[in-house]
Amino acid sequence: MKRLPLTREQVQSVDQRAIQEYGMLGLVLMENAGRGAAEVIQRSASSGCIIVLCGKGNNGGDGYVIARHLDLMGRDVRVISVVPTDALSGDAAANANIALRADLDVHVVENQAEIEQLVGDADVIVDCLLGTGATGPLRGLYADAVRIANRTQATRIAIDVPTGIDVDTGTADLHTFNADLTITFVAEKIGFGLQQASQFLGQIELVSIGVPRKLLRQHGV
Ligand SMILES: NC(=O)C1=CN([C@@H]2O[C@H](COP(=O)(O)OP(=O)(O)OC[C@H]3O[C@@H](n4cnc5c(N)ncnc54)[C@H](OP(=O)(O)O)[C@@H]3O)[C@@H](O)[C@H]2O)[C@H](O)CC1
Ligand SMILES: [K+]
Repeated sequence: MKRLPLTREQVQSVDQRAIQEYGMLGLVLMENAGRGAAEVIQRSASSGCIIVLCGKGNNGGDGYVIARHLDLMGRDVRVISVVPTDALSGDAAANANIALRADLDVHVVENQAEIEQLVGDADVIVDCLLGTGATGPLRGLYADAVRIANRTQATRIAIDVPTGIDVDTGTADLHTFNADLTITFVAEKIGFGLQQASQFLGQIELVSIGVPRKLLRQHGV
């Protein structure tokens, strides 16, 4: 059965129902998301330096899980956060703290020159800046990070959604992460099917986050 693409609201509903109705924990969903994404990244880009760009929300939280699992696989991985880590909350803050306590290579950047310097030797850039919680034009360092990443020769991998794409309308920001591969969770998003978005997605890989099949079926997935 072809899995139906979901709207932002439907994806968030799956997330919330898995927690509220099935008793799953957000941290478990994030761990499944990050570990699954790290395994796809390892298969897709089996060598070189990996830079994970992290934002403020749970998309950024996925990035800290991804970095931890890639480090466990022996990869050379570095996290660049465009916000101070104490600005994170909930599951994202929990995973940022685990990464910091584990002495993973985490850099908080304050300007585009710092981003350019750190991104320079990346063979792979993973976009964990914004996911389904993005609203409006990219603000501040998010736009700079995307523009700088797009100028490199690195393989670009978007997590859940290429930053700059609106998951419902498919519209692309002036600065949209130009992905070679998009690793998306639970289901593809409605906006992926629209022309403006399709040029930024690259190949799409779907990663399960462990949500029960009964719940997915109720959403046509
Ligand atoms: N069930 C699932 O699919 C799971 C998904 N996961 C991941 O979680 C994200 C969604 O996380 P969320 O925290 O809701 O949203 P984001 O991470 O996309 O963004 C959050 C914050 O970013 C700021 N923001 C929003 N728009 C912009 C913008 N245009 N420019 C700059 N910053 C922006 C905003 O914070 P402010 O306080 O600054 O307004 C947002 O709060 C999903 O995509 C998956 O990756 C879970 O990991 C597992 C389950
Ligand atoms: K993203």
